Amino acid sequence: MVKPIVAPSILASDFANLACGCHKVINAGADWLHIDVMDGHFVPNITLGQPIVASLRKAVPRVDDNSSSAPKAFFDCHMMVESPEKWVTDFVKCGADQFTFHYEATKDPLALVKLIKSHNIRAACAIKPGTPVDVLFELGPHLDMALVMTVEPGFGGQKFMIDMMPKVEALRNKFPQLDIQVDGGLGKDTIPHAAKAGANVIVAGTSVFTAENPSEVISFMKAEVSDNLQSRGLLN
Ligand SMILES: O=C(CO)[C@H](O)[C@H](O)COP(=O)(O)O
Repeated sequence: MVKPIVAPSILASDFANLACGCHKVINAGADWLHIDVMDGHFVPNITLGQPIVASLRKAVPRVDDNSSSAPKAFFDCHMMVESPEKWVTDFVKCGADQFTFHYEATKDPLALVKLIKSHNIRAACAIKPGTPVDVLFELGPHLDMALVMTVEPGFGGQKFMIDMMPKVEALRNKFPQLDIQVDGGLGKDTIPHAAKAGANVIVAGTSVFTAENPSEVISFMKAEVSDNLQSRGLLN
Protein backbone atom coordinates (compact mmCIF):
# COMPACT_ATOMS: atom_id res chain seq x y z
CA MET A 1 0.00 0.00 0.00
CA VAL A 2 1.34 3.45 -0.88
CA LYS A 3 1.54 5.95 1.95
CA PRO A 4 2.81 9.51 2.39
CA ILE A 5 6.56 9.59 3.05
CA VAL A 6 8.68 12.68 3.63
CA ALA A 7 12.40 12.30 3.04
CA PRO A 8 14.48 15.36 3.98
CA SER A 9 17.54 15.69 1.78
CA ILE A 10 20.64 15.89 3.97
CA LEU A 11 22.26 18.03 1.29
CA ALA A 12 20.55 20.97 2.96
CA SER A 13 21.84 20.09 6.44
CA ASP A 14 24.82 21.54 8.26
CA PHE A 15 27.34 18.76 7.61
CA ALA A 16 29.34 19.75 10.71
CA ASN A 17 26.31 18.80 12.77
CA LEU A 18 24.86 16.11 10.53
CA ALA A 19 23.69 13.61 13.14
CA CYS A 20 22.06 16.35 15.22
CA GLY A 21 20.29 17.80 12.19
CA CYS A 22 19.04 14.36 11.18
CA HIS A 23 17.77 13.57 14.67
CA LYS A 24 15.90 16.89 14.63
CA VAL A 25 14.07 16.19 11.35
CA ILE A 26 13.30 12.59 12.34
CA ASN A 27 11.84 13.82 15.62
CA ALA A 28 9.83 16.31 13.55
CA GLY A 29 8.17 13.46 11.65
CA ALA A 30 10.51 12.62 8.75
CA ASP A 31 10.17 8.99 7.66
CA TRP A 32 13.30 8.64 5.52
CA LEU A 33 16.61 10.45 5.12
CA HIS A 34 17.39 11.23 1.49
CA ILE A 35 21.13 10.90 0.92
CA ASP A 36 22.39 12.62 -2.23
CA VAL A 37 25.56 10.98 -3.49
CA MET A 38 27.20 12.97 -6.32
CA ASP A 39 30.43 12.03 -8.06
CA GLY A 40 31.36 15.19 -10.00
CA HIS A 41 30.92 13.27 -13.29
CA PHE A 42 27.27 12.31 -13.65
CA VAL A 43 26.46 15.70 -12.14
CA PRO A 44 28.68 18.79 -11.80
CA ASN A 45 29.01 18.55 -8.02
CA ILE A 46 30.64 16.32 -5.38
CA THR A 47 28.87 15.63 -2.10
CA LEU A 48 29.52 12.61 0.08
CA GLY A 49 30.33 8.92 0.01
CA GLN A 50 30.38 5.72 2.03
CA PRO A 51 32.36 6.92 5.11
CA ILE A 52 29.77 9.60 5.83
CA VAL A 53 26.85 7.22 5.29
CA ALA A 54 28.49 4.59 7.54
CA SER A 55 29.05 7.17 10.30
CA LEU A 56 25.52 8.47 10.00
CA ARG A 57 24.20 4.89 10.21
CA LYS A 58 25.80 4.60 13.66
CA ALA A 59 23.98 7.74 14.81
CA VAL A 60 20.70 6.87 13.06
CA PRO A 61 19.94 3.14 13.34
CA ARG A 62 17.73 1.16 10.99
CA VAL A 63 14.01 1.28 11.75
CA ASP A 64 14.00 -2.36 12.84
CA ASP A 65 17.01 -1.98 15.16
CA ASN A 66 15.60 -2.41 18.65
CA SER A 67 19.00 -2.33 20.34
CA SER A 68 19.13 1.47 20.34
CA SER A 69 16.89 4.28 21.50
CA ALA A 70 18.36 6.81 19.03
CA PRO A 71 16.02 8.27 16.38
CA LYS A 72 15.80 5.78 13.51
CA ALA A 73 15.30 6.23 9.78
CA PHE A 74 15.27 4.54 6.41
CA PHE A 75 18.31 5.52 4.31
CA ASP A 76 17.22 6.47 0.80
CA CYS A 77 20.45 6.74 -1.21
CA HIS A 78 20.10 8.72 -4.43
CA MET A 79 23.13 7.82 -6.51
CA MET A 80 23.90 10.63 -8.94
CA VAL A 81 26.95 8.76 -10.19
CA GLU A 82 28.31 7.19 -13.34
CA SER A 83 28.45 3.37 -13.39
CA PRO A 84 26.12 2.96 -10.39
CA GLU A 85 26.53 -0.84 -10.51
CA LYS A 86 30.06 -0.37 -9.09
CA TRP A 87 28.70 1.04 -5.83
CA VAL A 88 25.89 -1.31 -4.84
CA THR A 89 27.94 -3.56 -2.54
CA ASP A 90 29.66 -0.64 -0.81
CA PHE A 91 26.41 1.17 -0.13
CA VAL A 92 24.74 -1.96 1.16
CA LYS A 93 27.67 -2.35 3.57
CA CYS A 94 27.52 1.24 4.79
CA GLY A 95 23.81 1.09 5.56
CA ALA A 96 21.64 1.92 2.53
CA ASP A 97 18.04 0.71 2.72
CA GLN A 98 17.29 1.75 -0.83
CA PHE A 99 19.60 2.34 -3.81
CA THR A 100 18.26 4.74 -6.45
CA PHE A 101 20.25 4.79 -9.68
CA HIS A 102 19.74 7.04 -12.68
CA TYR A 103 18.29 5.50 -15.80
CA GLU A 104 20.69 7.67 -17.82
CA ALA A 105 23.74 6.25 -16.02
CA THR A 106 23.42 2.56 -16.82
CA LYS A 107 23.27 0.38 -19.92
CA ASP A 108 21.20 -2.37 -18.30
CA PRO A 109 18.67 -1.01 -15.76
CA LEU A 110 16.94 -4.35 -15.22
CA ALA A 111 20.21 -6.15 -14.42
CA LEU A 112 21.02 -3.38 -11.96
CA VAL A 113 17.61 -3.69 -10.27
CA LYS A 114 18.22 -7.43 -9.87
CA LEU A 115 21.70 -6.82 -8.46
CA ILE A 116 20.37 -4.32 -5.91
CA LYS A 117 17.53 -6.63 -4.84
CA SER A 118 19.91 -9.58 -4.49
CA HIS A 119 21.30 -7.65 -1.49
CA ASN A 120 17.84 -7.48 0.10
CA ILE A 121 17.47 -3.73 -0.16
CA ARG A 122 14.97 -1.76 -2.23
CA ALA A 123 15.70 -0.76 -5.81
CA ALA A 124 14.63 2.51 -7.39
CA CYS A 125 15.24 4.27 -10.69
CA ALA A 126 15.42 8.03 -11.27
CA ILE A 127 14.92 10.07 -14.42
CA LYS A 128 16.35 13.51 -15.14
CA PRO A 129 14.02 16.27 -16.40
CA GLY A 130 15.01 15.66 -20.03
CA THR A 131 14.29 11.92 -19.94
CA PRO A 132 10.84 10.80 -21.09
CA VAL A 133 8.77 8.92 -18.55
CA ASP A 134 8.01 5.97 -20.84
CA VAL A 135 11.56 4.62 -20.30
CA LEU A 136 10.21 3.51 -16.90
CA PHE A 137 7.13 1.70 -18.17
CA GLU A 138 8.83 -1.66 -18.76
CA LEU A 139 10.99 -1.39 -15.68
CA GLY A 140 8.13 -0.26 -13.40
CA PRO A 141 6.90 -3.71 -12.35
CA HIS A 142 10.43 -4.56 -11.10
CA LEU A 143 10.93 -1.36 -9.12
CA ASP A 144 10.20 -0.48 -5.50
CA MET A 145 10.17 3.20 -6.40
CA ALA A 146 10.45 5.57 -9.35
CA LEU A 147 11.97 9.01 -8.90
CA VAL A 148 10.92 11.88 -11.14
CA MET A 149 13.48 14.68 -10.76
CA THR A 150 11.82 18.07 -10.47
CA VAL A 151 15.10 19.95 -10.83
CA GLU A 152 18.22 19.26 -12.88
CA PRO A 153 20.20 17.01 -10.51
CA GLY A 154 23.34 18.43 -8.92
CA PHE A 155 22.34 21.12 -6.46
CA GLY A 156 19.84 21.80 -3.71
CA GLY A 157 17.76 24.95 -3.49
CA GLN A 158 16.59 25.06 -7.12
CA LYS A 159 13.18 25.97 -8.50
CA PHE A 160 10.55 23.21 -8.73
CA MET A 161 9.76 22.24 -12.34
CA ILE A 162 5.99 22.01 -12.51
CA ASP A 163 6.20 20.71 -16.08
CA MET A 164 7.44 17.38 -14.70
CA MET A 165 4.00 16.68 -13.18
CA PRO A 166 2.57 14.90 -16.24
CA LYS A 167 5.35 12.31 -15.80
CA VAL A 168 4.26 11.71 -12.20
CA GLU A 169 0.61 11.48 -13.25
CA ALA A 170 1.47 8.97 -16.00
CA LEU A 171 3.38 6.78 -13.55
CA ARG A 172 0.63 6.93 -10.92
CA ASN A 173 -2.01 5.98 -13.48
CA LYS A 174 0.06 3.08 -14.77
CA PHE A 175 1.39 1.87 -11.41
CA PRO A 176 -1.16 2.71 -8.67
CA GLN A 177 0.81 0.83 -6.00
CA LEU A 178 4.32 2.03 -6.84
CA ASP A 179 6.16 4.47 -4.59
CA ILE A 180 6.63 7.58 -6.71
CA GLN A 181 9.16 10.10 -5.49
CA VAL A 182 9.67 13.72 -6.49
CA ASP A 183 12.90 15.54 -5.72
CA GLY A 184 13.82 19.19 -6.05
CA GLY A 185 12.20 22.45 -4.98
CA LEU A 186 9.50 20.80 -2.83
CA GLY A 187 8.00 22.80 0.01
CA LYS A 188 4.64 24.06 1.24
CA ASP A 189 4.10 26.13 -1.92
CA THR A 190 4.87 23.36 -4.43
CA ILE A 191 3.62 20.24 -2.64
CA PRO A 192 0.01 20.73 -3.87
CA HIS A 193 1.16 20.17 -7.48
CA ALA A 194 3.18 17.05 -6.65
CA ALA A 195 0.45 15.59 -4.47
CA LYS A 196 -2.24 16.27 -7.08
CA ALA A 197 -0.14 14.47 -9.72
CA GLY A 198 0.08 11.41 -7.46
CA ALA A 199 3.54 11.56 -5.88
CA ASN A 200 3.72 9.93 -2.44
CA VAL A 201 7.42 10.16 -1.52
CA ILE A 202 8.51 13.75 -1.09
CA VAL A 203 12.15 14.76 -0.95
CA ALA A 204 12.54 18.15 0.67
CA GLY A 205 15.92 19.61 1.57
CA THR A 206 15.87 23.37 1.93
CA SER A 207 12.23 23.63 3.00
CA VAL A 208 12.67 21.20 5.91
CA PHE A 209 16.24 21.80 7.10
CA THR A 210 15.90 25.59 7.10
CA ALA A 211 12.39 25.66 8.55
CA GLU A 212 11.83 27.27 11.93
CA ASN A 213 9.25 24.56 12.54
CA PRO A 214 10.18 21.47 10.46
CA SER A 215 7.38 19.47 12.03
CA GLU A 216 4.78 21.87 10.64
CA VAL A 217 6.28 21.67 7.11
CA ILE A 218 6.46 17.86 7.22
CA SER A 219 2.89 17.50 8.52
CA PHE A 220 1.60 19.89 5.86
CA MET A 221 3.26 17.92 3.07
CA LYS A 222 2.08 14.58 4.42
CA ALA A 223 -1.49 15.85 4.69
CA GLU A 224 -1.46 17.04 1.07
CA VAL A 225 -0.21 13.65 -0.15
CA SER A 226 -2.61 11.81 2.09
CA ASP A 227 -5.62 13.76 0.76
CA ASN A 228 -4.69 12.98 -2.81
CA LEU A 229 -4.03 9.29 -2.22
CA GLN A 230 -7.36 9.10 -0.45
CA SER A 231 -9.17 10.77 -3.34
CA ARG A 232 -7.65 8.16 -5.65
CA GLY A 233 -8.84 5.37 -3.35
CA LEU A 234 -5.25 4.35 -2.63
CA LEU A 235 -5.21 4.98 1.09
CA ASN A 236 -7.33 3.09 3.58
O1 LIG B 1 18.80 15.65 -5.62
C1 LIG B 1 18.93 16.79 -5.29
C2 LIG B 1 19.70 17.71 -6.14
O2 LIG B 1 20.19 17.00 -7.21
C3 LIG B 1 18.33 17.27 -3.97
O3 LIG B 1 17.85 16.18 -3.27
C4 LIG B 1 17.22 18.21 -4.19
O4 LIG B 1 17.58 19.30 -4.97
C5 LIG B 1 16.55 18.59 -2.89
O5 LIG B 1 16.92 19.80 -2.43
P1 LIG B 1 15.89 21.01 -2.28
O6 LIG B 1 14.69 20.49 -1.56
O7 LIG B 1 16.68 21.99 -1.51
O8 LIG B 1 15.52 21.47 -3.67
